[in-house]
Amino acid sequence: MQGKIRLALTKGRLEKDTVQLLEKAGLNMETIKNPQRKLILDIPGYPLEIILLKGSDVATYVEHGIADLGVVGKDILLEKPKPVYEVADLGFGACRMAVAGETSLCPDNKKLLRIASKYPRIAREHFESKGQSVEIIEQQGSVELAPLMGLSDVIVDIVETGNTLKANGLIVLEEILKISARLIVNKVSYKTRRIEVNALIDLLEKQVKIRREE
Ligand SMILES: Nc1ncnc2c1ncn2[C@@H]1O[C@H](COP(=O)(O)OP(=O)(O)OP(=O)(O)O)[C@@H](O)[C@H]1O
Ligand SMILES: O=P(O)(O)OC[C@H]1O[C@H](OP(=O)(O)OP(=O)(O)O)[C@H](O)[C@@H]1O
Repeated sequence: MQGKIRLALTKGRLEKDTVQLLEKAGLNMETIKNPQRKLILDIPGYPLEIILLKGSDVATYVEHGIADLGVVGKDILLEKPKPVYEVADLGFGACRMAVAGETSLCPDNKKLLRIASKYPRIAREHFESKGQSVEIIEQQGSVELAPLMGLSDVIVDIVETGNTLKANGLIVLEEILKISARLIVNKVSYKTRRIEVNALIDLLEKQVKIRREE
């Protein structure tokens, strides 16, 4: 007898929407609404265990089969690709990956463009696909500061409301891609636990569809 299905959730920005989606799908999410710092949570009445992780760790847990499924931002799947199945676009966590900089900048005139980013792979691939040489300066946060301080010419970062750019006098120069939360599945679980995995995928997909039509 195999145990419960394990679902890895991204803590932080995606958490509230994920919990709401699961709740609408009929799951009792009371334990997760009041986790008291617990990172492993049982869902009463459904053979499911939820673990809470940082986004990039969600993909790692699913890759290694520790979690059967996971909810993670598309940005993370593109920045650190893993051999997992991406089975659904959950719609929430919507934002865009963009090139941003100061209004006065003409990046096209630069031979070597200096880019500050928490997403070095996405940034490099985007510019190299256009034949632009780049120096990537990897950042851990407060990326908007880099062009203001002269560390870089532009940034590649997530833009959601645009408030952070605006507050720091930066503008979107180019949109790279749209981002949203994705449901991912371990490749082995997809085959060996097909019935339970598909049941959960179906539950969530139904709710995503209802949400889209609302
Ligand atoms: N304004 C935003 N900034 C960053 N991520 C956003 C934003 N809006 C939606 N997202 C999505 O939410 C996901 C989770 O972001 P969040 O910042 O909560 O966690 P994280 O990636 O672990 O970052 P951190 O290390 O800053 O805590 C991102 O991977 C992205 O897909
Ligand atoms: O368009 P907005 O709604 O303003 O959101 C975008 C901002 O949010 C994220 O930063 P985060 O809050 O994660 O801070 P950090 O990167 O400095 O850690 C992102 O890196 C942008 O700075």
